[in-house]
This record gives sequence, structure tokens and C-alpha cells, in this order.
Amino acid sequence: MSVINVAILGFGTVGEGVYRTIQSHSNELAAELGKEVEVAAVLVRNKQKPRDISGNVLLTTDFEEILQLPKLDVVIECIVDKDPTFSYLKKAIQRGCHIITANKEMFAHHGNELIELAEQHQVSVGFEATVAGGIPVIQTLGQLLKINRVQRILGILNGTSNFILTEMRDKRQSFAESLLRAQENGYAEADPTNDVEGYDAFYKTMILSRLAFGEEPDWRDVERVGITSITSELIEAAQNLGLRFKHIASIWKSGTRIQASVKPVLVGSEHPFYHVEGVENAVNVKSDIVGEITLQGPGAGMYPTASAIIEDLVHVCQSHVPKSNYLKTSGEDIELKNEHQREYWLVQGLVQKYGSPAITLVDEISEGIFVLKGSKKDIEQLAQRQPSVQYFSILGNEEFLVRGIEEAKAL
Ligand SMILES: NC(=O)C1=CN([C@@H]2O[C@H](COP(=O)(O)OP(=O)(O)OC[C@H]3O[C@@H](n4cnc5c(N)ncnc54)[C@H](OP(=O)(O)O)[C@@H]3O)[C@@H](O)[C@H]2O)C=CC1
Ligand SMILES: N[C@@H](CC=O)C(=O)O
Repeated sequence: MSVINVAILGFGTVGEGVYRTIQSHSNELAAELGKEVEVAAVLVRNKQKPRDISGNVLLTTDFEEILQLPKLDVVIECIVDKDPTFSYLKKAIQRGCHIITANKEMFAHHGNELIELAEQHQVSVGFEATVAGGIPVIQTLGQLLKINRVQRILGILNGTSNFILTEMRDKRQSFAESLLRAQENGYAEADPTNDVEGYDAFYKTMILSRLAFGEEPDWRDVERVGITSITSELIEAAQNLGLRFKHIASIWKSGTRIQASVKPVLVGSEHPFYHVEGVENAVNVKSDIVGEITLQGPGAGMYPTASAIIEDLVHVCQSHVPKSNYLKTSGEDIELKNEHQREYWLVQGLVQKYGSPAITLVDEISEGIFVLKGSKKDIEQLAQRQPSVQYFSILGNEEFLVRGIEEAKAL
């Protein structure tokens, strides 16, 4: 049987998971591809670290050595940062290799250039692992929703943040303890600021936007808020109202503009994301023909990410060259709340009571934590006047919230 020669760049959580999965699923790969998949080389930063890699595999710190291999078909990139990964992948494409990447930061910045270059060189690009870990959302949007016009996407896109919020609520762990566990489980980025300050979810949101709408919002206009301001006290107050904090990315088209935000909000049990817990991610796509679809599954970790990459491996070896601009016709306009519409907010840190006639106090649900009603603009102005104020939008219907407040008061 002939062979597909693969190089894996990086041998951390993801790279090692890919290596192990190629060994454990060799029969399935051979049956699907009609060729054996062999790992020819692994690139690392530190060759002295002990690793469980067969002696036949070239283990190197020099990417040029990999490029000079006599036979190389696919380069799988599982490193961190934009550089030198982008230049490695360009060289791999120029050498005629298909490429696969898990690196969302690099792909959000350079995905288009890589896809255009791949098109010129008649090779394919796999990037399923860049968004939502093991959930096949890229293939679903790119291959299975080609005719639907996407109207809006909501996503829980960072497994570490969702894991931390769940641990803090369910096990009453501190933020620091929960983050440490996420790191031990291999969920967090090398620099976890990327997870907890919302950068990782932001990059994933930009990749999804390009895939679903054919374009991205202006990055400077995207509201990006992480989860670091969410205290145990706030989580408990929300829980007493029947609400859970979720870090949610939203993308929608308004007029000719694509808009997006990435921030923590509160959802009730009627929301499709209420039960998305721990390291799980979810993506809810609203399109004109099919309506709403929610995909849910593990959003980070060794094997879920390896699953996305292995499925990409089959896809790039079998598929034709992708279209540049990865993608789709533009999506469809959708009417969402505008900044003047009144909604509900969970607010902490007021130094003077809510401070504006345009804002109504609904209730003080525990000491110093209020439910207020007002427009986004009014709440933003309040937070400008009182910088200690933290505010979180409460999604869902009013009836549900009122019931939650009554139940919380009865506690
Ligand atoms: N962890 C997860 O659940 C997921 C991660 N990703 C993405 O996958 C990528 C890898 O993540 P993960 O495996 O968790 O990261 P790790 O930190 O566990 O591993 C990174 C690996 O890359 C190697 N490396 C780093 N820089 C270089 C370099 N300049 N040249 C050669 N090798 C280098 C390291 O080498 P050494 O071992 O010698 O230090 C290490 O083997 C990231 O882009 C991440 O965002 C995507 C989806 C999920
Ligand atoms: N650090 C990321 C890993 C997967 O993309 C996350 O927690 O989601």
C-alpha cells in the first residue's frame, strides 16, 4: 500500500494527540484513504524533553530539515503564536504539501493568505480544529450549509472559560483553582490570558464570521470582554435567579455591516446554551432555510482536538482545492436589539444608586447586586460615570426573570 507522509509541528497537548490517534486509528485511515498514513517528522522547540515517539520519526527543532524530506504530503501545525507558524505553513504549501492547522490566532490573522496560496499551488487547507475543538462546525458551515443564508451565529467558543465558570458555580472553586485545573487538563492556551480575556474566542469568532458571511467585522469595533470580572458572589446571585453566566460570541449582519461581540452574558434554562457545561462548546446557527441548528461538544483537550485534525487529514487528502476567501456568499440581514432598546442587566459596584432616570431598578437581589432595566447606551453611560460598575446583559424572556426574582427573594 502506498503511503501518505505527514509532519507534525508541535508535540504538546494537540500534537501528541494527533500522533497517538494516527497510530490508534491507522486501520480506519488506511481503509478510508486507500493509503497508509505515516508520521515522517515531528518539530519541537526542545529536543531534550522525554517523548513517546518512534525511533523511525525524524525529531527536529529545524523546520528546514522537514522541508528537505524526500517525501512529504501533509504538514499539521499544532504550535502557538502567529510566527514562525505562518512562514512555516507558507513554505509547506510552496513545497506542494496540504496543510492543517489548530492555531486560531495565526489563522485569524493569515487564513486568507494561506488559502489563496494553497489555491495557487493546488493543495488544500484544513482548519476545523481552529474553532470549537472537536465540534465539526467548519465542515458544517463550509460544506453542509452552502445555500442557506446565515443570519446570526451564537457560540460558546472557549472551553477554558466555560470550564472555569462551571467549576466556580458547581464546585465553588476559586477562579485561580479552576484555571489551574483547566491548564492541567490541557484546555488552556500556553498564555491563558488569551482564554480568560476573550482573545481566543475573538479569533475563533473572526474565523466563523469569514466562513459564514464571507467577511469579518472591523476588529476594532468588536466588543471583547473576558470572564475575569465574574466573581463567585456574582455567580451565586445569578444562580439564585435561575441564571448562568456564559461567555458568548455573537455575529450578525446589520445593513451592510457585519457586527460581532464576545462577552459574558446571563442565560436562563430556556436558552440553548444553559446546559453547555464544563469544557463543552456550542455553536448556534440561524439561517434562512433551515432555521436554528445547535452543535454542541467538547471544545478543547487532546483527543477532541485530534479528532478535528484527523477528520481534516482525510478531507484534505480527498478533497479538491478550496475556494479562496474561504467561502460563502454573504449572509442575510437580521434585526437585533438596537442600543436604545431596554433590556435587563445584572449590575454590581454601584457607588450611587443607578444614577439615571432612564434606568429602572427592578430589584436588589443580594447586597450590592442589582437587576436593572435600561438600554445598552444608558448602562454604558452609567458605567462611564461610575467606573467600578460591572454589568452583564440578561438574555431571555421577562416572565422567566420575574419568576426568578420572586424565587430568589423567597430563599
Ligand atoms: N489545547 C487545546 O485544547 C487546543 C489547542 N489548540 C491550538 O493548538 C496549538 C497547540 O496547542 P497545545 O498543544 O495546547 O500547546 P502546547 O503548549 O501543549 O504545545 C505546543 C507545542 O509546540 C511546540 N512549539 C512551540 N513553539 C515552537 C516553535 N517555535 N518551534 C517548534 N515547536 C514549537 C512546543 O515544543 P516543546 O514541546 O519542545 O516545548 C510544544 O510541543 C495552539 O495554537 C492552540 O491554540 C486548538 C484547539 C484546542
Ligand atoms: N484554549 C482553548 C483551546 C481550544 O481551542 C479553549 O479553551 O477553548
